[in-house]
Amino acid sequence: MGVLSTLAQPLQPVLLELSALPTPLYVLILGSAILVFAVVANVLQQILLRDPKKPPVVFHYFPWIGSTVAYGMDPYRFFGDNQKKYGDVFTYVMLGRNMTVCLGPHGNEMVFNAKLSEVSAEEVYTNLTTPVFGEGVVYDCPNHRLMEQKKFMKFGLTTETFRSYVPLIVEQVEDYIKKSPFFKGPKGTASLSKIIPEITIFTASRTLQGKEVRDALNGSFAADLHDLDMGFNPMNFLMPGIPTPGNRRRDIAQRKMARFYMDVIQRRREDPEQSKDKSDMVWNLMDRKYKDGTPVTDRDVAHMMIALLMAGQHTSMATTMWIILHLAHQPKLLEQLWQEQLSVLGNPPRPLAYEDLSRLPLHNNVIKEVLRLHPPLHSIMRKVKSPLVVRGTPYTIPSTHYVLAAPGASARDSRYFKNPSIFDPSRWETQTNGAADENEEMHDFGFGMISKGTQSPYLPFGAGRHRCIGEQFANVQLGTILATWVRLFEMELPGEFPEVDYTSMIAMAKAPAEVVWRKRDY
Ligand code: HEM
Repeated sequence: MGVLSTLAQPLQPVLLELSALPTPLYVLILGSAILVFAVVANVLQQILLRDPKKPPVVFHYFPWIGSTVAYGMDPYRFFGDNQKKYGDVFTYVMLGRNMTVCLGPHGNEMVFNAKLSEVSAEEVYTNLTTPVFGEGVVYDCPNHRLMEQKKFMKFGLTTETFRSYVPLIVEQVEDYIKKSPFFKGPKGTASLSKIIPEITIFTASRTLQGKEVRDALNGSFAADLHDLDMGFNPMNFLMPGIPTPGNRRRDIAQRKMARFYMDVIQRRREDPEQSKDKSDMVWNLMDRKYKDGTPVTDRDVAHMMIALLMAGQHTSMATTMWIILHLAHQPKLLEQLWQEQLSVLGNPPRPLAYEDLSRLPLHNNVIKEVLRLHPPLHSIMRKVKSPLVVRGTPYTIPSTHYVLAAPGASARDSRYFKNPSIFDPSRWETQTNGAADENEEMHDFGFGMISKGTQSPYLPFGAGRHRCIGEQFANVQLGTILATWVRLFEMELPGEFPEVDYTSMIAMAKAPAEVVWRKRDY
């Protein structure tokens, strides 16, 4: 502050002269002068006052804005360009926040496996998630509660439930295609941006959430879900609490959806026979207690159900779209998948069962390869709570910073994957996840034993205490949709392969993401 006022002293006569000008001109000139001054001071600070103990800062002209635009347009290009200049660990400024990117397997390890006392996920995500999920769950409760909630959810996803889910998913997909106006006749063109969100929500709701929720999606529940979904946007992540009409609709929808789930629970409690199929998550979460004896309230269950719906919807939807686009782009691969089904499941193929999914290696490798090139979450962030020493460097990341892991960046790095930009599912016939698979360390953070994912370059489902509990469900959902789609269609792309849309927080295919389809005759 002292330096700034000393620098400003010689400018005082100029400011007096300017104040005599007409107001708009005065404001314009003064504004431009302040901007120039801020830019110059910011540039000088980066050049002259660089602290060698902190990670290098990505060069930027404008304070506060920093590298927001370059990062937002294409995070992977931004990471790659700056990795070349600054190495695996560097800081960029995003809307006034210092974000320290930690790339490579070591960076993944640093962020995902940092101690609770060192980093916090809830401080990054709660502004975005709590108004959508509701209070008391996920990032609106102490971390040990989240671990217990994850345990309840994960332990409800058993082999037995998956066995019952596969025919339900097949039924939802076939029924959708039969009734959809986008699939009239023997061939046509369809926009995946319109179709896949619906198929994903119908299959997830029917399996995880039960028949009542799936049926409600044919009515006003769908509009509420849409309003709630709109609250899940990067604006709320960066500038929480803005009272926009969208956020007001989000809050109303949240209350209505929570009420809906609570009513479902109440009806089931009063008349358990009403819903005999007990494989969904509502049944699994009802009437549970936390370790300390506190009951899991119906409101907690309702909010966890919303969280599950949201966590699974965007990630699975984006992945399904990329799977179908790659098949339309490589009709030969689609034919190989069809042949795999005929050879494993008979000609014509028998109805798909859960056990069949693991007997279709090419199908599984397609999913793995899509998650390598298109992991839905490109940036995983934590707020630093106590200074983090970066092993093997002179750097310490201060507690004013955020850290960011990007496992998708190491998954497209030629040091770990040969010809990384080529979509080649056959690489998984020989390739492991890139880490020393056999020696993976296991740990229980409170939701069952998981691999710590130590230093792997391939972590589409994350690692550590915040690791995904939906991985197995996602594989069942994706595998079943993929196998059903292969049975239904031959495809090709009408034009270029779509670009990635990074404007939402999920790496989506740019709309309309069209494919040309022809119904398979078998
Ligand atoms: C292709 C599908 C999916 C992908 C790629 C994916 C990816 C991820 C990743 C990377 C994380 C870690 C986030 C972090 O560390 O901050 C995560 C966490 C999580 N995911 Fe998934 N997910 C998928 C599907 C699902 C599904 C279907 C569900 C629910 C059934 C789900 C529920 C969760 C939950 C509850 C967490 C824990 C959040 C935490 O502990 O902070 N995910 N997921």
